[in-house]
Amino acid sequence: MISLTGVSHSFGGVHALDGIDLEVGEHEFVAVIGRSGCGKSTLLRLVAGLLTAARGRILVAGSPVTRPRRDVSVMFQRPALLPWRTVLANVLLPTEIFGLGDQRDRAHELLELAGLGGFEKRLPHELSGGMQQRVSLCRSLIQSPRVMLMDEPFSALDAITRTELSEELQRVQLARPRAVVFVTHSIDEAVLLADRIVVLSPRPGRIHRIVDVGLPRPRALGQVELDEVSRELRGLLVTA
Ligand SMILES: Nc1ncnc2c1ncn2[C@@H]1O[C@H](COP(=O)(O)OP(=O)(O)OP(=O)(O)O)[C@@H](O)[C@H]1O
Repeated sequence: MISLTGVSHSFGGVHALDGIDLEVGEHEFVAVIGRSGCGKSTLLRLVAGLLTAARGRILVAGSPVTRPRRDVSVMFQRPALLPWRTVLANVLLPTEIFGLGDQRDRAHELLELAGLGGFEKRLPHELSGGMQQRVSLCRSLIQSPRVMLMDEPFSALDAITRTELSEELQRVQLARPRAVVFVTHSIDEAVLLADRIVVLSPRPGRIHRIVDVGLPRPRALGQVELDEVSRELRGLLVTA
């Protein structure tokens, strides 16, 4: 579903990414980890069409990425909700941008599933950070993306909410698998969620190793088998 071939990118003199080759399957959840500044967000922004690669080729569903597209959703560390719009109107935003017709029923359904039933008319500032990020997840899902790009989506949340949202994302992915690229600093979160984990080396980011998690789902944080993979990844980050 996503294909990167020889992708490199620089910002002025800063060489951020170098020679990235990566394929992500239609239903595959790929996490990307690596030290701060190794180019994880850059990689995501290139696939999202928010940046244009200096070198290499990026395809989504067989066509080159030139701009943000309807079948690709992006979620950032901050929920980036429009403060003057209600919860419902925020969720509906992509349907207006991409002209997807009336999706109110679907928006209500998604909010209900996310535990936000009854909050449709609230404004973002009336919600906790975790609730806002749930709204952001609903906003991603309403465009029925084939590809979900997530840049540290839970890192600004407290530990308990973060765990809840990771588990919620696992459920979403189990119910309807998509191609996901998920950038995180949390090794445990990566092991909980991902089919494969890409370990990037420090700048310029190159693929140091790709680890196949290969554990059955659903998975739970704290499971012994997950800890073993986490340990392996910690070792890889040191040698990257
Ligand atoms: N818009 C920009 N202009 C100039 N340099 C940039 C820009 N965006 C990123 N960089 C540089 O490119 C490199 C990679 O940045 P990027 O944000 O992709 O790293 P990251 O791995 O996501 O970091 P972190 O884990 O800290 O979020 C960094 O050295 C950064 O300073």
